Amino acid sequence: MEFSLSFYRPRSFHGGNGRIEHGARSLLRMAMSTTCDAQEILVLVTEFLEVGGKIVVGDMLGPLRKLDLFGYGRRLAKAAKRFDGLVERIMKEHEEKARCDTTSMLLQWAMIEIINHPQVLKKLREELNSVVGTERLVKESDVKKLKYLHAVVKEVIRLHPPAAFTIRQPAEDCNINGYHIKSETRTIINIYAIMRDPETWDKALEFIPERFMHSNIDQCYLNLKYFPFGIGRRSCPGSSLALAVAHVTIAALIQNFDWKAEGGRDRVEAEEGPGLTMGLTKPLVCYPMTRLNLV
Ligand code: HEM
Repeated sequence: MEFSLSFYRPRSFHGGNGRIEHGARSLLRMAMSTTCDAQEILVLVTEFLEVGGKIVVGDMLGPLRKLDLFGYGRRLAKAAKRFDGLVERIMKEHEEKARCDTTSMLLQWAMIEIINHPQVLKKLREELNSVVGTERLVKESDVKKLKYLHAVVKEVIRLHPPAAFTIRQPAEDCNINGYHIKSETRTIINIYAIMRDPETWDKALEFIPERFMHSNIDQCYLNLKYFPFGIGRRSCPGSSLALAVAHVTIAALIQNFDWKAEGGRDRVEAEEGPGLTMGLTKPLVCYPMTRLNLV
């Protein structure tokens, strides 16, 4: 039995031609955008294959199986625990990354749209001058008075939602726009498309923060037209933190600096890249020129 099981072992891992390890790395990169745990996962898979087979032999011992005479059950449980820990760690790293990515994507798209719309930058400056002045740095407590800044951020996340999709699973069968969805079906909700729907939004693809100056945003939420942070019990718990960071950072960047695009140009060329956090195809490059030097 031992001999026949050895056939299933990832031999290149032991033998060293690296093909299995290379395959594991490719799979890991595709599934989890990481490769650094490939070696450890291979060790665990080898352990599962080896000990799993031996447990089948142990099964033949009938009631004695429970005694785990050869210790294979314990080895398997240990390997499963290590595997769980590993997956948990990878998930946590991803969660952390998604949290940082979303806020940083919001900041990058905000700067792109503001640089590309000088009239918006001018209005933001006028608001900052009248609310904060030019003698001190904008503070978090000023933010609630900066109504136009709020409208700019809302419009940035409407056009470039840092989390473009979310998932729901209906508890019971339901019908959405004539489509019958069976209960428990994992259903992807395209937040990006909903917030660009021309039936809801006038000039849907244009950057017009003014649309949020007088609109009833709660109504948009209720009608499921605008929900960059998701909706309901599973909506984003980090939304207040993300918005607090974004508002005060953008305000400080606008208050203190003038901005030029790469090569001294006035416009930033930016394109949405693939991925869940609305990344850019190329990193944003722009240059600040000190305007005020406030602390
Ligand atoms: C601009 C920044 C952000 C955007 C646009 C955003 C957006 C979202 C969206 C759309 C969801 C799914 C909600 C749903 O399905 O209804 C979500 C979930 C989540 N977000 Fe955010 N997020 C942002 C920043 C953050 C930050 C800074 C944190 C943590 C500090 C965070 C933590 C989470 C967590 C833990 C969940 C999962 C909630 C659950 O499943 O119950 N997010 N986020």
